[in-house]
Amino acid sequence: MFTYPSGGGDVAVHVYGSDFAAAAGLADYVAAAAAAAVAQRGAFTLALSGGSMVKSLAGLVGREDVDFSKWVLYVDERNVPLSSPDSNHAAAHAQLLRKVPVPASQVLTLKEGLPVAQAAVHYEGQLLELSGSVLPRNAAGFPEIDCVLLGVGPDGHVASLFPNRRETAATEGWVLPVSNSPKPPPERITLSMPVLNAGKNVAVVALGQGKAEVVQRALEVQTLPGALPVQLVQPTSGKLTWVLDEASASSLAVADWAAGSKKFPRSENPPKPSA
Ligand SMILES: O=C(O)[C@H](O)[C@@H](O)[C@H](O)[C@H](O)COP(=O)(O)O
Repeated sequence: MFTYPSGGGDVAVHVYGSDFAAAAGLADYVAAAAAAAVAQRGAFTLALSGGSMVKSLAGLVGREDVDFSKWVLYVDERNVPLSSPDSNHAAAHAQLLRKVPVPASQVLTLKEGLPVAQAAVHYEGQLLELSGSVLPRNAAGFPEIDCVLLGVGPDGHVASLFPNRRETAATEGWVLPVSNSPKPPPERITLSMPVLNAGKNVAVVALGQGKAEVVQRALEVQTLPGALPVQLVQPTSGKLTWVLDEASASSLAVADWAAGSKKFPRSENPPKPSA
């Protein structure tokens, strides 16, 4: 594990030897965050984005030390029918939710068939209905989700917050509608940046060679604010962790520090979630 400075404090960067090892490390990270939240409040809130990140949740399947009955889940949504191959909800269901006993009533679900602005209002309503003990709010009134797991696109987008878009700079609102998304499908609903940053344990998961360039730019190059939305992920009081594998970390300067051998300080221990 090594750290990079970021605008909001240090980022803990974990580099795993394979995507399998990364999934196991991520499962330990989520399990520890869940155990701490359940011990403290009797509930654990988890926000998932879509894309390839969802595959890394496989390490949670079969974990007997996790009380899935206390989980409440949010999924970054594309405004498509839940049966669509593009649905992030369907992907989360296929990879995790059908394999672990999270009660269906605790998985917040997109209302199908609404114009995207109304779908966002409806989804935000479901979050607002959660009581303070399930979803506490910070001093600014934003929900403090226990664990936020984000993928990152090659353009640096996170959730459905794309570069140089109005939604990415929004300072108000919990769930925002997105139209004309540069990544298909065009309509999405997304957590706002202030909500991502109110998270207690926020992890960016980027695996594989295809992510090497954006990982290097995000961690080592200073860009204009909003040019790489992932750089705006700076938890207010929570902890930021990046989960990488050797391929996605291969363009980082740290690779050269290890005597040109491309050897990384391996993550023998999973990242420790903040309380
Ligand atoms: O719905 C989505 O598309 C996601 O919520 C999005 O933020 C995703 O996590 C990134 O685009 C990375 O996706 P890949 O890892 O598949 O490139």
